[in-house]
Amino acid sequence: MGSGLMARRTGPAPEHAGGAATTNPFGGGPCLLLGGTLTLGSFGAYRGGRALSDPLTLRLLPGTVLGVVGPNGVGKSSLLGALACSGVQSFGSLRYGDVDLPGMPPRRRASVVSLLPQDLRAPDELRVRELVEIGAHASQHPHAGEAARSALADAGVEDLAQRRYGSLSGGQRQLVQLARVLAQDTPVVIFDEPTSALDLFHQRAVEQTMRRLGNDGKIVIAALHDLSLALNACTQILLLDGGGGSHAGRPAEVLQPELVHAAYGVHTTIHTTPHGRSFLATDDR
Ligand SMILES: Nc1ncnc2c1ncn2[C@@H]1O[C@H](COP(=O)(O)OP(=O)(O)OP(=O)(O)O)[C@@H](O)[C@H]1O
Repeated sequence: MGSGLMARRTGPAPEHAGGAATTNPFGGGPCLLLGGTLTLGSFGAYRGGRALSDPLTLRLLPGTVLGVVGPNGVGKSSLLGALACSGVQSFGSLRYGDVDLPGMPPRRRASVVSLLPQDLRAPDELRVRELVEIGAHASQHPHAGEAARSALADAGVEDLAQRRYGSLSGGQRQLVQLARVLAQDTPVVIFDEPTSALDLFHQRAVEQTMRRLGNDGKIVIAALHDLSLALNACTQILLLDGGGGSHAGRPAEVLQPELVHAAYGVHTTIHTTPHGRSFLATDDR
């Protein structure tokens, strides 16, 4: 499976000081599946009239699993919201293939991009099955009922199908909302901290789901606080460093101790298990 990203920090964003232009090309492997490329041209999110980062220029190929990491409040959710065109103001251009994503009619855009937000609110009285079907209907899936059934199984929550949303635990809500996004079945899938409420078993399941979606040729973008998950699940990382700057590239390159310390102020070491899994441990220095 090919995956890749090209990242370029361009000049400073409007109303954002600093940020020398740098170019970080990362060659993607051959793309074996057909699908559009998501292209960010000097793109970024605004909050309160302020650009949250220097402009980002990225080319995400089908199969890319991009982890967006960085300290609290740096602008990960805002960037994801801007990428999903879900009401967060943005600057620059955002194209899927040849199509301007923000300019698409929302109903058509819902067939291209889906979002699992941090805020998991939904009407309490809604049955889980109905909520997941909303995802399938959003992308005008021709077999919404079947898509919902299959997404519930993929998220491992078939047994919750008849429950009222308001009766679910926090982790169950996150898995059900994940199922809603899976039922939407879009080529671009955006997850905002998808494991924040999940136990170890389900964290691993979500990691596997992210990798599977990438292997299916989708573009997956996930804001993550768990840097070990980012190391194992992602093909590429975008680190927002808190000073308006960013670093993009392969996980082990971007999550190296110097860059992590500069962004988070924490010393870390990357370890590898005998089974080849990486984990990032904090050091008491
Ligand atoms: N609705 C909003 N209106 C105005 N400012 C906002 C809004 N939401 C977030 N912000 C501000 O935008 C900045 C970025 O917030 P954002 O939620 O994107 O960060 P984040 O990196 O996702 O944070 P966290 O890791 O804590 O979830 C913060 O300074 C935050 O206070």
